[in-house]
Amino acid sequence: MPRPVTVTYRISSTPAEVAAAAAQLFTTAVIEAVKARGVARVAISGGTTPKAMFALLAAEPFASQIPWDKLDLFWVDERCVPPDHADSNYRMTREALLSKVPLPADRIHRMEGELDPEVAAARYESTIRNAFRLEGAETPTFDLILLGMGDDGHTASLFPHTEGLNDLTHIVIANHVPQKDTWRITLTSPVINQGREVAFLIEGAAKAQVLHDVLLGPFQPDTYPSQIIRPASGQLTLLLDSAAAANLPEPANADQTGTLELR
Ligand SMILES: O=C(O)[C@H](O)[C@@H](O)[C@H](O)[C@H](O)COP(=O)(O)O
Repeated sequence: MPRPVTVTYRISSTPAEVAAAAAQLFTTAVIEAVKARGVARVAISGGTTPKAMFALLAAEPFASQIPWDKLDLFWVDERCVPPDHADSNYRMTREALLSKVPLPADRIHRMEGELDPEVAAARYESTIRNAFRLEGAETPTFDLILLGMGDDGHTASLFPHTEGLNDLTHIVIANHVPQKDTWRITLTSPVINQGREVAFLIEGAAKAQVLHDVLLGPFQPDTYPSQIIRPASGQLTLLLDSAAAANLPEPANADQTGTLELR
């Protein structure tokens, strides 16, 4: 049975407001991690939704608040393409954020999508082990993991009915995605669930039904991989626009924040 989790969902009227809420969540998590442990380790997703958040982080008021020299930035997943390819999550992040902020190059931990997928996954696992100084079968605890969700219910590069969903022993894997006829590099679900703070950014009417099914439908993670995300912290945050939240219970309180207890 899945781990019980309290889902807190915050509904903003527009994608721009979701991006602002996400930028604030990112900034707060980094500042708090650095204050507590002297370093912040964050894993970000790609796709299109995070772009607006990245643009806000590269500008005021966020850019000057973030201790960039104490942030280690990782990716949740990457397409198996070179870093300058149009589909590269790294390229999108470099254009929207990395080229505009003083994040030291040795703190930018890129997944090497240009390599053989298994080689890239093994190298990234080693990168994480070194960065977190892991021993044996330890799982890394990222301070913040930012996720998106596809309209098929996938998250990271954990797609429906793919082998990667069942890998509970590795930190990073190469996952073959037949429905896209491609390979992806991705963190595994145990690593994501170990995150101190885990948040989804989900926008758009195309996600409304699948988000409802993920949260309120029967537990069938092979069909809806986002259901696998049940953080060990017992907390999960969703930052949504009203279009994506259309099929969720209307929050009772004025700040448009609702909670769901998933058992
Ligand atoms: O590599 C990727 O595409 C992402 O990491 C992926 O998991 C993404 O978060 C979802 O597909 C949502 O993508 P959008 O934000 O484009 O809807």
